[in-house]
Order: sequence, then C-alpha cells, then structure tokens
Amino acid sequence: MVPTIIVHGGAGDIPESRVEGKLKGVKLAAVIGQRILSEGGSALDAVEAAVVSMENDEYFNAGYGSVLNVNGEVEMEASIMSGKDLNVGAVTLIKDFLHPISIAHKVLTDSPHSLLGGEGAKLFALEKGFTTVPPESLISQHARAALNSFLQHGEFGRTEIGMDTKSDVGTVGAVALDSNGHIAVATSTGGMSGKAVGRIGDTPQIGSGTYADDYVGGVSTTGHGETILKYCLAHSIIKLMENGKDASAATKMAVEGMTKRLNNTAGAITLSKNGDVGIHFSSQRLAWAYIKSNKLFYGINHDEVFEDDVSL
Ligand SMILES: NC(=O)C[C@H](N)C(=O)O
Repeated sequence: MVPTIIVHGGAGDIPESRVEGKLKGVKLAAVIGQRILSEGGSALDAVEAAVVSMENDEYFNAGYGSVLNVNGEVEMEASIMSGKDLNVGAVTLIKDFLHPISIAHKVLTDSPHSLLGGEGAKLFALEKGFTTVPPESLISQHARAALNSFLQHGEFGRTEIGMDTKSDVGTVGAVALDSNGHIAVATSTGGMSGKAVGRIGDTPQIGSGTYADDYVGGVSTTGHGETILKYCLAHSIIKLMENGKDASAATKMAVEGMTKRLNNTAGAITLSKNGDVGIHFSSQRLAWAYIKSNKLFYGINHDEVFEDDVSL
C-alpha cells in the first residue's frame, strides 16, 4: 500500500490576511505526517503528529490559538479513530493542555472508555504524564480579537450563510493510510468563538467530526458544529462510500446535502481505503494539503489546486 496523508486547517470565511499562514501550516503538517508514514510508521502516529503541528500554530483554532468561549476561556476538544479495529479516543472541555489530540490518542490506547471530558479528562491526562500549561498561554491575540468582535456583533450559530463570522475557522484534521493498509483520522478544535461554557461540538463526536474504517476509508470534518453533528457528517460520507460512491463524489454529496438540509456550511477531507482523495467545502474557503507520489498538493479556494515537489 502506498502511504498517503491529507490534512485540513478549517472551513469557513477565512480572511485574506490568514490565507498564507494557513497554507504554510497545512503544508508543514502534511510533510510531518508523511515523513512518519514513509518511515513505516502507523497512520495513528502520522495523524497525531500532523495535528500536533497545527495545534502549535496560532493560525489554527486548535491547541495554541484556540478560539474563546463567552467567558474568554479556551475549551478544546479532539478525537482520533483507528480504522483497523474501530477503536476511538476523544476528549472535550480541555482547558490547560497544549495538545488535546495526544490526550485523545492516549484515551484510545490506554482507557476502556472512548470520550472523556472536563475534570475527568484532566485527571486522566495527569495520570498519563501530560503536563498542564497555564490556560492564558493558549490564548492568541487573534482569538481575543475574535471574541471581542463576536461580543460586539456576533450571533452564535451562523457561519457563512447569512452572517459574517471570520473568527471561528481553523479546526484541524488529518486522515492517513499507512503502508499496512490501515487508516486513521484525527480532528482537534477550540470550537467556536463566543460559545457557551460547556458547549460540545462535532469534533469529539465519532461519526460527526471523525470516522475511520479500514474497509471503507476515513473522514475529518470542519465547520458549524451544531450542523455537522445533526447530520453525522463524517459517517454520512463513509456510508455513501460503502454504497459505492468514490471518495470525491461521497464527500461532495454529503457536504452539499447537509448544507441544503440545514442551511449551514462545512468542509470535509476523505481518503478511501485505496488512497483516493475527496475534498469538498460549502464554506468560502478550506485550507487543505495532501501528499501523493512525492508531490504536495494544496489549496484554500474553490477549484484551486497548487502542486509542489516534496522531499521528505
Ligand atoms: N471551525 C470549526 O470547524 C468548529 C468546530 N467544528 C466546532 O463547531 O466546534
């Protein structure tokens, strides 16, 4: 099996000033993940490493740079899934760790549970040796400005259709196929600016933000959480593929179907079990990148594909 990785850096109405930083970040994340795969590493390790790289980057709404809830606090969530055995790990309401995706991965490997939240997730992380960081150290200037703008003009629940909120975008995700034919998916987010304290979105919910099945493929989603979770967007795409659609057609059909039915936007990245790629977004933009046959493909606007040579 030829190993492949695809990553995204969030769907939405991404302002011009954030385009370059996001493209740089998704390209780097794809290279980091692909390096692990090309050395024979697992899809799970590759997607974690790709997401960790974007959690470190203030251009994304995950880890450092996460958007803020209505009280001005970071509350992050993440999930990871192994297509080999359908094992999952997810965390939510994480306030003081830099890498929620790594804690989610530990839940997958070291816990009998699938989703841990809040205080329990913190206890688990501490038990497993993760170190806390001061919550303020996760807050970027951009996230603060986004909350201020939300508090002045925002209406929670509208992304692009009907309302201009440029601040929520930047959830990150990765889907990888390794040389053993295993698929893994990871997704991580700070959620949405101005969300209620304790709000949980689509990202930690398996079938909505993340799904992986070696028999079919893997999907990571981004966009308006309350909409994505009603449609179980990631699993909707998997179902369409199971019923014969290719990765590209299934991704487009489910994202467009969700948008039509629920009048809100999202994006998704997909890999089939054979490594075929699907990318679709009903939002204005979605930053994405993938690597195939030593070529790095990437883009952010509709109908746009750039290509670079890549040396790993
Ligand atoms: N930008 C995003 O993708 C936000 C995320 N899906 C959420 O609603 O929590």
